[in-house]
Amino acid sequence: MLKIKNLQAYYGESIILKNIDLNVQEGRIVCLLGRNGVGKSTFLKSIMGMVCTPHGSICLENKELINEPTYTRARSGIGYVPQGRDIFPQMTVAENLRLGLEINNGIGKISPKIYELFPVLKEMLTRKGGNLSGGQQQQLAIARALVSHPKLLILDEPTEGIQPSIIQDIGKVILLLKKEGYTILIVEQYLEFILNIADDYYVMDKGEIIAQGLVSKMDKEEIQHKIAI
Ligand SMILES: Nc1ncnc2c1ncn2[C@@H]1O[C@H](COP(=O)(O)OP(=O)(O)OP(=O)(O)O)[C@@H](O)[C@H]1O
Repeated sequence: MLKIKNLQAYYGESIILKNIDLNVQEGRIVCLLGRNGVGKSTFLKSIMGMVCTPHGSICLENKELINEPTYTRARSGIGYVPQGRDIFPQMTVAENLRLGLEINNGIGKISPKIYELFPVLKEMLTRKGGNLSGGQQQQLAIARALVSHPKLLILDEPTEGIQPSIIQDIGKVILLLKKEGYTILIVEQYLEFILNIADDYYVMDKGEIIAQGLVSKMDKEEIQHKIAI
């Protein structure tokens, strides 16, 4: 579904990503692992067209997106949940959710399915986004990305700053989404979290992919060593 080839990304003169190749097949959960600062977030921002990418190819269902602006990429079916979640603290949960419809010019309704997946949000529709816990904000950010029915969901460190008990809830939601047939690309540093969730993994170091494979065949100690701080 998503095919990335020879992708380079720059901040000014500094090269951050060097010839990245990465594939996400339909219906699979793919995880990109790596230490702090190796370029994982830059990679997701590159997919969304938020970073300078002079070389490479980003194809979603055989449609080349590399020269397209961010809104075209979102409209092509990529739902992006950034690191830190970007919830609007002064807006209510309902208002934050409706922002997800903006890529359809605000037209449409929030599907009841969203509240089936995230019952906690239904109880909190009138609450300000800033008053939610970290885990609830993460659920809201995922829900907001889902309201426009993306083909591919990309998540940047969904476990960051979240209590261990709530991390399990986020994991359950991701597995439910997988059952629903969603295709998901996750950036993570927390290996244990992705072991029960992801099908395929890639490891990034200094802007390059240094390992990849099936999670079921992963040498956990070796990979943990590669991503340890
Ligand atoms: N806006 C920016 N301008 C210049 N350099 C940046 C910018 N954002 C990130 N960088 C640099 O790019 C490199 C990759 O950062 P990036 O945030 O992609 O890493 P990461 O693997 O996602 O790390 P983390 O887990 O800490 O977010 C780092 O050296 C970082 O300092």
